[in-house]
Amino acid sequence: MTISIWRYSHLALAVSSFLFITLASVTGIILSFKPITEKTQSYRSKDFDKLTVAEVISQLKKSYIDIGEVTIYSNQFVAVNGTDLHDQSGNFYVDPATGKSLGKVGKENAFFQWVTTLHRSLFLHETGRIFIGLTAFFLFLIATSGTILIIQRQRSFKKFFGKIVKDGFAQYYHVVLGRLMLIPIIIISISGTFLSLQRIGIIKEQKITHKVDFDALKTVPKRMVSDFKVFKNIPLSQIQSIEFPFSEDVEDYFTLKLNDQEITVNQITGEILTTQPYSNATLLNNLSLDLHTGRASAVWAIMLAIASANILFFIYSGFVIWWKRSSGRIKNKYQSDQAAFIILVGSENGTTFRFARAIHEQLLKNGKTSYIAELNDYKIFPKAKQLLVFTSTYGQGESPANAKKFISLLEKNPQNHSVDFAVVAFGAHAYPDFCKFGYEVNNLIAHQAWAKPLLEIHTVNDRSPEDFNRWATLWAQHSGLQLNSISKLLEAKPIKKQQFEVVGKTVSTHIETSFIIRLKVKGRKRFTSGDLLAIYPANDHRERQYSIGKIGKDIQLSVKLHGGGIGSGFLYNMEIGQVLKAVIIRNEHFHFPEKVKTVIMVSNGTGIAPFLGMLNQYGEGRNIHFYCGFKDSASFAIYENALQTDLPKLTKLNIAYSRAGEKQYVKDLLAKDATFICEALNDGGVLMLCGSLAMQNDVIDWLENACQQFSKQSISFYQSRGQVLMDCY
Ligand SMILES: Cc1cc2nc3c(=O)[nH]c(=O)nc-3n(C[C@H](O)[C@H](O)[C@H](O)COP(=O)(O)O)c2cc1C
Repeated sequence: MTISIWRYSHLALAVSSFLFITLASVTGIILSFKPITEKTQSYRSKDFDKLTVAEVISQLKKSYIDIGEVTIYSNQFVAVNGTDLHDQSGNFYVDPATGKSLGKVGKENAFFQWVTTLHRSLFLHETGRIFIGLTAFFLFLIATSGTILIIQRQRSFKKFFGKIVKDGFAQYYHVVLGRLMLIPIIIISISGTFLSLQRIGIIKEQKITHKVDFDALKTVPKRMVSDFKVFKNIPLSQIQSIEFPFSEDVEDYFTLKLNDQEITVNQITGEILTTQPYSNATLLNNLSLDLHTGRASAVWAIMLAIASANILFFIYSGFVIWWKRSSGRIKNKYQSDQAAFIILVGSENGTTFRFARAIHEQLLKNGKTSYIAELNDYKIFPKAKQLLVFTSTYGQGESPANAKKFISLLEKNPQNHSVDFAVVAFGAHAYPDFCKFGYEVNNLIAHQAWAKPLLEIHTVNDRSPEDFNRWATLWAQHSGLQLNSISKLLEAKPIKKQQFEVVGKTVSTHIETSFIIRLKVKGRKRFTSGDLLAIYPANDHRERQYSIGKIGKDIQLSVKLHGGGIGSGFLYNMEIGQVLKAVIIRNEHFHFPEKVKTVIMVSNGTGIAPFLGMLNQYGEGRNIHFYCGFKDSASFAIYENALQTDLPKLTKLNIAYSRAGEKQYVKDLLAKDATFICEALNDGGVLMLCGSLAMQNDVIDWLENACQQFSKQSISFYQSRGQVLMDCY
């Protein structure tokens, strides 16, 4: 089954029941306070667990002249319905150890009573009970489909509780809290469904009747109640109620409702007259009541309140996720058979539509006929001049839901004239199969006889507007179009920035200027090496990200000064003492693997930055091998000084100079240590890559071969186990 069937089921169930679920959750939260408030009253005897029925009855006989029934509530309060020595009749809480009255059993709180009726039947009697029963069952189905979605998202059952890739607040916490609250919610929903089935009468209640053989009743030997063997053997904690004999006649007897059966006891001899075990339905009903109401435990009642509050959060976050997805809905001015520009979008969560729409609107502004649709709507476009495909990748490098049919449609519907095409692949480096579906689509279209490539495939990491703008500018040039406000269209909400003071700067004397800049965080913010610092050099939407090395409490960045580079130029011109505004972005997939024995760090150029920090933070007593590449010793010099103090922490440092000496690249150094690297990976070691994408491609190609030869494994085997971490640019 595909991810989308479960997703649609999850959504359909949630939409059809969210009003009732909201009501049941709100009333559920209120009702969970009932057992909590009861627990705070002092009617429970501290000896409750030690007492037997014989002890309790003999104590009660001292304080009451007539007893009808003794009831033991789930909260372990004991109540007697009878008449005491002062001729006071009624229902009293008693201390079972002394038989003393603790106060009259009051009427149930009217507010809780009202909420209970609303929670159980919406004041609609039988019909309301059916609705509530269905709501509980729907909640169970929503929890089940949600569980399957989490398993699919995590790629296997084993990784159910594994790390979750952050994909927006609502989505992230929908999954995180969904996992945490799964068991309580499933318990609430199953027990709620069961109780409703019983109240509606689908599960029949057990009717217990005791068939006492009155002819066989004995009147000897006469015993004191406190000497009844059966009463001595039953602890109070196993009792729900004790019905006392109506008169002193031998035909009247004690009826004891225990937790698992009902028994009757001769009031003169103390022998057991009849035994009626509870049916499974009765046992399940009692268990469901305990679990659904929290009546037996204040701790569980608190858990129920938390789970109910979480259900409300799931409704909210689910709505946000749905809203984000559906905000990508399509409006078209021109029909598909009129348009010269066809934009097809593959998107699971709707964000790719934002980018596609920006281009669509630009085309319309330029007076072009543009048509935008989902990839699944691919067909013959009679007037198409350009086919632009924007698609994300999901699952394990799979297509998003609205692009599942594209590949078969492409083969079935060849265009009848030549069409230029370009593919923009949206993905995230956090996933091992970066933009895989985009590449697949690009390949397939390229093989069509009618298709003429307009531009190379372009990737957009993590919805980066910069990545996208680069493509848009290039595309506009090739298409002879004017781009005005793409960035405005893509503008995200204002970002909350933090202040950072420049506390150090070291500039390389090499002709290709690189520099190290140190920043002190003003205020409090947690970060670690491998996180990213996003700066906004022109104080507009333009963002530049730098990999952070954490040295002491400071941020250390390594930057290469690019002629005309707005980010590097901005940082280069900062003086010590000046303050800049920036944002720390958590980049969890590139954090140092603290629990791993061997770590192999590979970098070129300024990609050394996070590793300098990692060595400083975690280098002590570990097996760290560092392979770094520079042009020559002069370009390494600036980092050599920075490395000085932490150098002894390294197991081995390997430096490749591409323009001096043997003229080699990091890949060549790795190739020399191929056996060590493959063995380290097989042994659970981690290889971390930071630097240029060209270096990344080189190293990954080499590693693929090396792994195949050495261990007959593809590199994706290690990638999917988090053993090859990359942060290249
Ligand atoms: C569950 C899940 C799986 C993903 N799998 C991949 C993947 O295999 N490769 C990749 O490059 N990106 C992957 N991504 C990242 C998305 O492709 C990326 O966030 C994209 O911008 C989402 O676009 P959309 O909102 O239009 O679907 C995945 C995201 C999620 C939430």
